[in-house]
Amino acid sequence: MTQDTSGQPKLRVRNATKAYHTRSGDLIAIDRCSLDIKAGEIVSIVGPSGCGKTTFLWSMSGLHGLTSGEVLLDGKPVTGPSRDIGMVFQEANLLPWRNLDANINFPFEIMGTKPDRAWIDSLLGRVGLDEFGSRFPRELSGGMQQRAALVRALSYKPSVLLMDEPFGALDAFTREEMNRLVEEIWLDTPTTIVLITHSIEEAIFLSDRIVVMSPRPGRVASIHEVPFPRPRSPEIMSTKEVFDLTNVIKLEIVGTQQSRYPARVAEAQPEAQ
Ligand SMILES: Nc1ncnc2c1ncn2[C@@H]1O[C@H](COP(=O)(O)OP(=O)(O)OP(=O)(O)O)[C@@H](O)[C@H]1O
Repeated sequence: MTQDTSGQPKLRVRNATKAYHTRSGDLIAIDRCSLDIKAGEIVSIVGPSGCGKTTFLWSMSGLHGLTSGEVLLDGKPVTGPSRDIGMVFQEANLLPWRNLDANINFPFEIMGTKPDRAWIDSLLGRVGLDEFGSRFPRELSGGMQQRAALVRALSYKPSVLLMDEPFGALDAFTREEMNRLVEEIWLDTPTTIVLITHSIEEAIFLSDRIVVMSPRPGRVASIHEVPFPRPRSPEIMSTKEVFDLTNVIKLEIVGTQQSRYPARVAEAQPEAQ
């Protein structure tokens, strides 16, 4: 998790286009999306449902190939899964038959490497799970499972962490607690983070920049700098500046959805008759 001082972007996405082959033809999920992300930056991706956020994020992970375009990590093409990239999903995806410690060890068993126990213990302590290593997923709350997933993703010290709506399934209080935790960990060890969220408030709380995507085929419609100092306190989050930025982004997303509405009505008419 070292800071890059070369000046080149940590992660660079150039003209990423992804078409899925479906029974009714090719579906272009994202179209020529480009984005440079600096080392140690937190960038959120927001946009209307189905606009291609997950496709965009997964492209960065190397977990699925692009139809055209490229993704570079430290200047080198990302062509498959890399230990330099960690992922957290909406579901914690812990293996139910393994306790917490065994779940965290799992990636190391797959990679055939030895975990850095001191680092993992420090992470577990950080997220308040140091006493829970022998517990099974069913014995942990949703928030605890998601904290465990965060520890598992950070356990092998990736320099980039990709998070796909990681706290979307949690209640509002737990979600805020998770946001504070991510910021706290990031302030200590500035990993580069790209995060998908449906919550603009969450995006503002966590990010240096917020990328707004247009409806499918997803494109980068705009990028907003988030200028608020860190750590971001609840007081900052209730200022007029945050309120205004939230509204600008919300209106942008609603605006792009409204521009699609007449087309949807036109499509729906024959069925309604
Ligand atoms: N494996 C796939 N095969 C075919 N189509 C897919 C596949 N994955 C996604 N899509 C389609 O691609 C489009 C973009 O999907 P994606 O999940 O990337 O959007 P999203 O913005 O993350 O959606 P949401 O906000 O609802 O989670 C959608 O129309 C979706 O139905």
